[in-house]
Amino acid sequence: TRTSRPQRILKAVQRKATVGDPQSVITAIDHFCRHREWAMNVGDEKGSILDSVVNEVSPVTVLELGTYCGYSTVRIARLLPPGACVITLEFNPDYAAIARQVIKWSGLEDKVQLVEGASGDCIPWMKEHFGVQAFDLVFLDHWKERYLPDTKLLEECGLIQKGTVLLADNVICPGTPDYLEYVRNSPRYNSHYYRSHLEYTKAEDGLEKSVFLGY
Ligand SMILES: Cn1ncc2cc([C@H](O)c3cccc(CNC(=O)c4cc(-c5ccc(F)cc5)cc(O)c4O)c3)ccc21
Ligand SMILES: [Mg+2]
Repeated sequence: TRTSRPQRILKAVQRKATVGDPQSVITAIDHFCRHREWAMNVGDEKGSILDSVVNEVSPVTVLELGTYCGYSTVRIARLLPPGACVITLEFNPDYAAIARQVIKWSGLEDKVQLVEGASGDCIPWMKEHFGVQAFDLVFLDHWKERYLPDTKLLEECGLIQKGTVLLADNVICPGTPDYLEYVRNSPRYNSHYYRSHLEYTKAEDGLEKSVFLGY
């Protein structure tokens, strides 16, 4: 097919959503992915759980691993107060290009810093380059085999401090067994599983919320 799936998602946003209205961007993507073409956005059901965790944490600094088309970036950024921001890492330049346009259409570009690069390369530079002390909330939604190594990297870089909340997508489907085992068995995390469904389907999936308890 001539266009990519992310390009078709952007087109659906440009056709159906109102510039500056983040909710209409979210609704347009969910409608397209439910009725036209499935895509790996966190979706509306798990997205509501993401919303509730963002509201509960009231984060000032958020890290998102895996931007894709920017759907969850918009969900998070729309709930942030002035002065708060989400740094989102995307290594795929085509995804990043689409996400920038989706985020711009939603009118939230002032609350988002999209960094083109791989998590393993960018995380060690977070303090120095972005003046980040520690993240209040980390949303993990990139390659599932990177959840655990990147969590350990964030710990080593001092970017996770007492009270930092990790929220991981897809802990059942596709699944992140080594990550789950780590956060559920570590004495330094308090974990809770939010049972839900794989975006736009009836398959089971869920989010794992893990609060860092400090050293
Ligand atoms: C290192 N680094 N640093 C930044 C960074 C960014 C990326 C990309 O954003 C990217 C590209 C491809 C895949 C992903 C992970 N996402 C998934 O694989 C996924 C799958 C499914 C699913 C479920 C059932 C199926 F049948 C098929 C797919 C449902 C979901 O919600 C997903 O998130 C993320 C990658 C590595 C990166
Ligand atoms: Mg996901």
